[in-house]
Amino acid sequence: MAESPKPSSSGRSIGTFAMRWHGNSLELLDQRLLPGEEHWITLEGAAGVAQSIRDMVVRGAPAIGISAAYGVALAARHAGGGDWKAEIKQAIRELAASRPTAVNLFWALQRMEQVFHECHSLAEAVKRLDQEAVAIHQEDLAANIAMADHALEFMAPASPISVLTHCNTGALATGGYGTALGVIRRLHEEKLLKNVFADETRPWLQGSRLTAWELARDGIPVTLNADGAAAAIMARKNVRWVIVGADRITANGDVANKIGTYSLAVLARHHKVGFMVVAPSSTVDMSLASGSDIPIEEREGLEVREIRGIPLAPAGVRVFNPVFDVTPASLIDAIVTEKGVVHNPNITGMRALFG
Ligand SMILES: CSC[C@@H](O)[C@@H](O)C(=O)COP(=O)(O)O
Repeated sequence: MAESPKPSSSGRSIGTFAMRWHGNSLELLDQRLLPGEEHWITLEGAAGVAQSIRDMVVRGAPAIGISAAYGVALAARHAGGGDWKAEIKQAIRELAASRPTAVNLFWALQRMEQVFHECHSLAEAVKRLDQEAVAIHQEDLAANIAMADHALEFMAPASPISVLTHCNTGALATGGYGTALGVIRRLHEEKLLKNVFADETRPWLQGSRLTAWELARDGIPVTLNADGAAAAIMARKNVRWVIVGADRITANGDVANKIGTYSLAVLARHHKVGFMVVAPSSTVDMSLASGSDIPIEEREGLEVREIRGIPLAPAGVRVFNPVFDVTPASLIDAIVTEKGVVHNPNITGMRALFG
């Protein structure tokens, strides 16, 4: 399922599991409809890409960054021919306003903006922004593979182990293969995986709707659990590692990830279970000193009160719906990136790898 990118003869088309780039359009697998329906949405402009990120047609930090890069490329490709520079700048602004927490979005837009500033004509911008977006996509896939290598070397399991994961960090959330789920995929490939416990991940249910689906399709042994079962699983099921992704990692090693990650880290420490964060270096934000500086997205209460129009709570009840939390570095055993592993993360270890 986690296909490799396939550049076309023009070198422009690239297709992975949840994203297909055709040079003048971007197709996204609509993750809101999974697992029930596999429906692709075709986008020809940056506004549509920004809306798709905001509405979570596409989600997951690396996939958000890659889509945004394609959004900028689309803005150039379909620029009206008037003030093309203003149109591209506006597209970048619009994409940057789509979601606040995953730094991969801003990292990708910065890369695209730098290339844009070097372009002297629209024709040059169309070509170079396309190439840059494809490079961002391909580099992410390569980073995922490298992270799986590093993680396995670090964990060095002698026999098959059980792990627990949260949210969705797989081919759907990345340029392909996955971050935390890439490590799990590799454990399975090496016959070192006994079972994955997948938190359902309330309220958006990335775990049940996406992770369980992705793993089951690939024949990877998965057991779905309610988020509240994680402590009991750690107490009774001999889980060796909690393996999660990240949306932003700060200079001291604090990690923002899907809401509920922090509770898992506390539980893991209590049960002496290893806690591993797997993310590409595009998720590292050395400009922020600590996790308290990370903007945490809050989404509408409807996501908690209802599911697909079915009420789960009294209509209008007040809801607090932060969709990410911050796990302090002190609860994390390892941060794995394509550049290597930061063991027991702190500012010194982070600086050694990320400057
Ligand atoms: C490789 S994805 C890493 C994170 O982005 C993931 O764990 C997560 O929190 C996704 O949140 P989402 O709200 O689904 O975009």
